[in-house]
Amino acid sequence: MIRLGVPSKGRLMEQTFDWFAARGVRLSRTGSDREYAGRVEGVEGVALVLLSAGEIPRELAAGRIELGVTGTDLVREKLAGWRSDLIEVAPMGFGHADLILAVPECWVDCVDLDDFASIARDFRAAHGFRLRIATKYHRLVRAWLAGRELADYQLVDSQGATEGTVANQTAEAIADITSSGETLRANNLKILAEEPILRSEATLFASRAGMGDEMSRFLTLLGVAAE
Ligand SMILES: Nc1ncnc2c1ncn2[C@@H]1O[C@H](COP(=O)(O)OP(=O)(O)OP(=O)(O)O)[C@@H](O)[C@H]1O
Ligand SMILES: O=P(O)(O)OC[C@H]1O[C@H](OP(=O)(O)OP(=O)(O)O)[C@H](O)[C@@H]1O
Repeated sequence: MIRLGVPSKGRLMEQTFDWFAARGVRLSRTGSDREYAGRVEGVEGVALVLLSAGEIPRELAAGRIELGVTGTDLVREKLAGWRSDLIEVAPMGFGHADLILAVPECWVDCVDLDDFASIARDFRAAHGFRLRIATKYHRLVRAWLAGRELADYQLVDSQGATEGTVANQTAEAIADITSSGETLRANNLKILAEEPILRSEATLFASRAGMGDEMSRFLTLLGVAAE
């Protein structure tokens, strides 16, 4: 049996269902709106497991599901050395979002990361503590800033409504996912003029431990190949 983990709600779930339907595999939720049970039609030996997108990386790595759909951002953030446990089977063409660093629009002299670095240095001298960046992407942001030799900052954890932390004065800057940019604009934030920390997209992942003939047949049916 191949257990297929799919986000349990929202656009990510709908678009995942559409992606599989276009390849002859019909996924659906069964029961009431609140019941997380699912059905698979068009192929034998595959079970649908509805999960939070954020939990799918861990479930794949733990071998509790063999296939899973989630954003590349969540896999890279949640699993250090993810390539040893997971195979990136196919980008799915939706769920595009960029992980970016943003600062208040009113910081007129802060355009790029060099400006940000000097503001961070001055901030520490002026306030006696490091400038705060709110994010839930701790691993990715730390690695990106370390690669640019920027150390005068601290991360503060924000698991949601991250763009609001600056107005609430719990952070000076944020690192979060953006797609249309509307949430940033609404909260008077601007993106630093740099390449994104990461470009993310909904992707079909397989656990290495789950690879075998059954998986190969299913991936062939879907028209994708693992490595
Ligand atoms: N505005 C957006 N546009 C496109 N993709 C987005 C957007 N916001 C988030 N995503 C992507 O959707 C995926 C799921 O995001 P999210 O973090 O909200 O899931 P989650 O934490 O599992 O949600 P929940 O805990 O509410 O079930 C991530 O890969 C993320 O990159
Ligand atoms: O650029 P935009 O199109 O405005 O999208 C960006 C927003 O979407 C996500 O939030 P989500 O709605 O998933 O809620 P969250 O705050 O719980 O992460 C993300 O965290 C941003 O806040």
